[in-house]
Amino acid sequence: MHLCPVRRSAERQRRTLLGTEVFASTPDFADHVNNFASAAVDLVKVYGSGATAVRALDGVTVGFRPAAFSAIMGPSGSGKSTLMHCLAGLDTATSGAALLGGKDLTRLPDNALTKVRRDRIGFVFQAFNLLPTLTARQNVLLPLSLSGRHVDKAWFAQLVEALGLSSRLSHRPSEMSGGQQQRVALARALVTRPEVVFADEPTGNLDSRSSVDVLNLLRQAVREFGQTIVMVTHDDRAASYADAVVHMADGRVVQAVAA
Ligand SMILES: Nc1ncnc2c1ncn2[C@@H]1O[C@H](COP(=O)(O)OP(=O)(O)OP(=O)(O)O)[C@@H](O)[C@H]1O
Repeated sequence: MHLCPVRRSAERQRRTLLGTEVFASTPDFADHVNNFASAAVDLVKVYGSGATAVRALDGVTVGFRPAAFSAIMGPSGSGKSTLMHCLAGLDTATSGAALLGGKDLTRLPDNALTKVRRDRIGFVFQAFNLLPTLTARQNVLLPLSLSGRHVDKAWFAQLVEALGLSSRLSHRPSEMSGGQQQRVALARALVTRPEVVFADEPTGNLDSRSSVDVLNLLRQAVREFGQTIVMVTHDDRAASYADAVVHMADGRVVQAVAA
């Protein structure tokens, strides 16, 4: 069946928005990488060597729009975490480019990469990764303390209010529920106003009610603060909160869909 012209043009626009023209031609996409907050160009990651080598990323080219909530989905072992780790400068690629704001992280020396991770990227993990001896306030402010940056008190107050943490700031992680801990982790990720927040299965350890809570807060951060969020998830329901979903299989992007 042929698409009518109107449908076809809408489809083309949707593809352009998502950068899915990348499937047609990597060189074309390379001209547009600066339009994306985070992007991979022909990214390859091979673990090990010889007969036991695993090609975790097999030439991934994809872009994540700024001020949008994107999800990466796919079966276990499809390369979701490897892609995210390379895009976030947590892992090195075998070849290709991992771009943040158009700049290739794969070419940066270690000390510059550490600074990029600290100053330009926010992280949210499945296991929250809060420091148990610090209060919620200290955990949220930790990225600023580590980099010696001053605290924007108005922004901190806005974040705490938006994330419903006002009455929890003096609590330690062991005194908070999983949902509350993940909200502290989200505030910690947002406090530096990073270019991209990478969230790795952020609802994986939460009950369904806390999951909905956290997903709504991620959406709110995109809508109200213009935050760019890239989330890895197994969960269809979590992905349904995203503006765009990238599906992976066997180390490749097999589909990108707008919500
Ligand atoms: N450090 C490593 N050493 C060797 N192989 C690895 C390593 N990390 C990942 N792999 C392999 O790379 C492939 C992709 O793994 P990755 O963790 O990126 O997949 P995933 O889609 O995130 O899976 P899951 O949903 O189970 O977390 C898998 O075959 C995995 O076994």
